[in-house]
Amino acid sequence: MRASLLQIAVDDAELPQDRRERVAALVRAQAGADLVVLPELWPLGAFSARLWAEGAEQLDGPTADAMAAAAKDAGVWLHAGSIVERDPDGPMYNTSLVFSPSGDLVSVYRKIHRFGFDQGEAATMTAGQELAVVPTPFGRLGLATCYDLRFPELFRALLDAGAELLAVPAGWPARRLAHWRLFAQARAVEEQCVVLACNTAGTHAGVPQAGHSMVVDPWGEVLAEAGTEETALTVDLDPSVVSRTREEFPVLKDRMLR
Ligand SMILES: O=C(O)CCC(=O)C(=O)O
Repeated sequence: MRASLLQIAVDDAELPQDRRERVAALVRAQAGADLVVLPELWPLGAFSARLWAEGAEQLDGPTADAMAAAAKDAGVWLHAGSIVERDPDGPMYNTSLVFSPSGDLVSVYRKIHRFGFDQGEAATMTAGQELAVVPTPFGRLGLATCYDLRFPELFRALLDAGAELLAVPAGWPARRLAHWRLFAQARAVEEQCVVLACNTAGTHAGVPQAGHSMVVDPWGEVLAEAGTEETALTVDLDPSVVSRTREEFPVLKDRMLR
């Protein structure tokens, strides 16, 4: 399979609607890939909390519409990163959207672990409660978002729900780049999954982003890694590496605690 991680630059100078059009064109340019992945909260910015209430969208809002059309035009599975979702009943969520190549919204994941320690996301958004694992032609894709990476119990639950690949859109700051690289590799090795970790580039709300999107195989080998600039990180991988690794090194069979 060919996976393309679009490490989008989110900078304050660009209006969200302009970024939406730009990103839709970038997704269309990935025709030929099987899966395209975008970062966390790229329309507004993962740290631009002051924009969230006004820019929040519903699941049929402008970002979802634009991404559905782009997925269909490109003929790709699209993990469209996340949006600030405004539920019609009031709460806001950090919500990831996955589209099939026909442009149908096939899965929604509301971020479970909110970042900010009583500020930002933790103060303004509601925590999701449900796991999401999406069946695709190249394997079952488990969904997690950014700060979720720090909570291994979520990834073990995704494994138990059948995940073989893990998509992790993020808005991870440059200051904690070492943690990002470590966790992406750790989650791949401990769950014996392929990790597709798509981070943000640029600087928004005064927070330089780490970039370094990466694809890691179940041995912990980094198959591809971006730098800090906006880029499309494309990798060809054989998804059977997951079943082969689990057979050759069957560590998950030795679990003692459930
Ligand atoms: O855990 C971290 O260091 C970064 C998390 C984060 O920025 C987020 O979840 O938006």
